[in-house]
Amino acid sequence: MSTSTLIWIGAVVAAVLLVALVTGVVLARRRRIRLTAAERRPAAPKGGGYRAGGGISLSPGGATTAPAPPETPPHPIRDRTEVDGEPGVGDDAAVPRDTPRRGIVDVTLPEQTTPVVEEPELPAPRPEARPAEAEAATEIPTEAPPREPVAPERPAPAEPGVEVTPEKAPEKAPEKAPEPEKAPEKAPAKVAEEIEPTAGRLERLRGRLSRSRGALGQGLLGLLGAGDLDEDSWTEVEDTLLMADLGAATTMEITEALRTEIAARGVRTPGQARQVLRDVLIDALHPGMDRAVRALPHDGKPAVVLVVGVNGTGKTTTTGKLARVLVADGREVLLGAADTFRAAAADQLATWAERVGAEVVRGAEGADPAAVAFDAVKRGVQTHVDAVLVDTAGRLHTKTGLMDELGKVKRVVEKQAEVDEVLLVLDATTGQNGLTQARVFSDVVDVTGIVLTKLDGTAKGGIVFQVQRELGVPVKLVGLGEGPDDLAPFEPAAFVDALLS
Ligand SMILES: Nc1nc2c(ncn2[C@@H]2O[C@H](COP(=O)(O)OP(=O)(O)OP(=O)(O)O)[C@@H](O)[C@H]2O)c(=O)[nH]1
Repeated sequence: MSTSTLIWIGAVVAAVLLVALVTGVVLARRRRIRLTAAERRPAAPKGGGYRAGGGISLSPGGATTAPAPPETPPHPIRDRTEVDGEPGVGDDAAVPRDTPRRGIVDVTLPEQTTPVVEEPELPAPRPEARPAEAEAATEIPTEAPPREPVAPERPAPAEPGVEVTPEKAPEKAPEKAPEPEKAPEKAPAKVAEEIEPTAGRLERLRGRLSRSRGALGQGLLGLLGAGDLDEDSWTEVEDTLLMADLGAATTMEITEALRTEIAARGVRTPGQARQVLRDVLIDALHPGMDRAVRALPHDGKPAVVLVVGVNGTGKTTTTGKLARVLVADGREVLLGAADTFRAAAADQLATWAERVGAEVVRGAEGADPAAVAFDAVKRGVQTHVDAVLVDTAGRLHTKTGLMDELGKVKRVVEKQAEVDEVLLVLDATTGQNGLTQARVFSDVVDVTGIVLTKLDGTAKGGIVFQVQRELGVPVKLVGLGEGPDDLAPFEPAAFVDALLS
């Protein structure tokens, strides 16, 4: 064999080896996403934190403006620790979520003069109780129930224990006077202190999400921008989402979406990964949901907002903050202190009312909360206020009697005016327990919006994603501090930007 032949053979072998090597590298790169630092990450906005473009969006109530959440995702079985419908060790004593939804329970109204007494001594539902038993215990009528006494026909003004407290120096409770022929004049609102205008004041709340930002936003950015995304990296992404309280189902969805988008967009740089993360997180928050708070009057009647939730979540504070938002918007507000279990709660609400020059209707300790709520709405209709905000007593979602009573509060109020908004106040720091509460409350009173409070004090901002996914109800407002104006509208894009800034 000649030398030139050998040279040719050598060249061909070298070429084949080169082609094989290149093919191998290309295949390997397809399986692993490698990020380089070629592209500079866009500068984070100064100060970071929550920025919302506008003020809190308000809308009139009524059927035409009912929110239409895009979809209510099915309850994922994988979220549950139990798979057979039986409560498992460590589960909350709650109604299993895949049982048939319990409608509002008709409870016979007590006599006018009988104050409703708190039921703390009621035993908690037996953990082993089956849903069917629970239903039987609350006597859900299957056929037309006997009509309960119709609240408007009650001599509400004469009711003992319920009083209307105008802003200052209440002379005589207006309800105690004979029914006026004409509606009384609106008492002029006397604003006792300066209220920050809602537009633009959210700027002041920047940085309040710092704990969630560190745990969730920076955690994810660190992982996605670090370079190779192998299976271990994706497991860490999942762990980060789970630790931030996104829940198993939402975590799986977001991880899948990230994997798909990163591969489809051919992400190569941390900046590109950041953009994908932003898009996926915003999408998971359902930005199309209607988040306007239905607190504007309609059909010649005030809007009625019920504020519900378990003890200590921030109901009274939220009611007061929302009253400020409305007053700052030039609206006239009446507050109903239907938390008759705790005298201090009514005092607290009266203080909020005084600060914004609003009237408050309250009841004596132990009075029937439904009667107080009824009288508050009645007074609001008479005085032509724009909105009646009713603060209800904190109640444990595991106490069937208290939950039924809440259903009654709503039904009784509806005899005066439509309830436009039922805001469920959830404490973001309670994590999964908040979700359990949300499920039970929404079974009883048709929750129309969530207020997530204390987001300033938790690293688990991911609960926002989960609660919307579970209930199909939008988070409308977020509490970001104890200050009187630390209530912000929830805007998915602004929230995600704050997490990733
Ligand atoms: N950090 C922080 N604290 C809040 C927020 N909202 C409410 N709080 C505080 O939470 C505590 C409880 O608030 P309340 O408004 O009394 O709660 P509640 O649900 O009415 O309580 P009950 O009437 O006992 O059921 C108070 O100390 C509030 O200042 C918030 O967004 N952030």
